[in-house]
Amino acid sequence: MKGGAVLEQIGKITVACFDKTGTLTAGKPQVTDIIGYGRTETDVLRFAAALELGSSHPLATAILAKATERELSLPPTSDANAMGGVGVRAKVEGVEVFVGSPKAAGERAPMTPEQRTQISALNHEGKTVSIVLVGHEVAGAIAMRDEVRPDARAGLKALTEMGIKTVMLTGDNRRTANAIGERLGIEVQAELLPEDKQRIVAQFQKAGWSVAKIGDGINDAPALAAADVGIAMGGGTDVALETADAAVLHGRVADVAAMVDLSKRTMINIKQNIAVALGLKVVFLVTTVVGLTGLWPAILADTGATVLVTINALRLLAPPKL
Ligand SMILES: Nc1ncnc2c1ncn2[C@@H]1O[C@H](COP(=O)(O)OP(=O)(O)OP(=O)(O)O)[C@@H](O)[C@H]1O
Ligand SMILES: [Zn+2]
Repeated sequence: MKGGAVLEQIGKITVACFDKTGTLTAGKPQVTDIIGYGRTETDVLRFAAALELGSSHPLATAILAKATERELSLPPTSDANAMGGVGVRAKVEGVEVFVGSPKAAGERAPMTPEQRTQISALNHEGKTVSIVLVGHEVAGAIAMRDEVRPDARAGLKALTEMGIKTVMLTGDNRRTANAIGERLGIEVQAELLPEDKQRIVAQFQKAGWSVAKIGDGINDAPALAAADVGIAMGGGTDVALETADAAVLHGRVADVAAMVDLSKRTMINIKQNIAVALGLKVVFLVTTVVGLTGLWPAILADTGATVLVTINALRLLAPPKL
């Protein structure tokens, strides 16, 4: 946590908005299915991997890992262009190629009912699907599975039990997001662009909520910055670590609840300490003035107060009761 103001603010949050990829999930998706539409699987993977070369998106890493595993040689690309929350496009062998969300792909090229059915079946299994377009044709689909973090469900439950609302904000497909949200017991808002995530944070704030945003910064940096408390998590991009007020280092979702708990205990502790220190001062000021105690007992009592408040503060180092 960056400073005392953050420590104080974090205990006051009423809603926690979580990014999905890399935050509630491990952020290490694996390619599970490759489907070619009038093209070979290898071609679909080659084109996708060529586009993803410059991207640090977890889906890009998954696609590149698969291409490396199959020892594919990638065609050169030009005019590569990454579109946050949408996908990547570039020219390959003189043709415009796109890899990205089914929603964005559908806006660029029509998908057949069979293709749609096939994709939604994969989504229902909790898999994320990226579509590959070559020219104006749907060339294929790549499905990826990202495991939820082992402590995600428990970590979210701990927040709920503290009276904090939890919401997943994701750029991923609605069906995939819902499949994962159901498993985790969290409300879901899906198919969001980075600016949508920021807008939702602002809407909560306007409605009087105190908002924490937890994410990796890959597509939620604006929302991290807009929230009352931005928490970087999931390997954390440099952007995220810079913008965020706090960081969760070991990818433990439960650490968010632990931070809230620490903040609350710290604020109670500070109030107790102020009361003890001021109380003792008042007592000895009065008794010294009326001549009941001498100067030395007063000085000793003052030192004693310092010791007391320090001991009280040290209790915060004890592990939280979660
Ligand atoms: N580099 C990329 N390669 C392939 N598909 C991409 C890429 N970037 C975005 N997409 C597509 O756009 C969708 C939304 O992407 P975005 O990065 O916003 O969300 P995400 O990382 O999947 O999830 P979250 O928002 O929870 O982090 C992805 O599910 C994917 O289909
Ligand atoms: Zn993300």
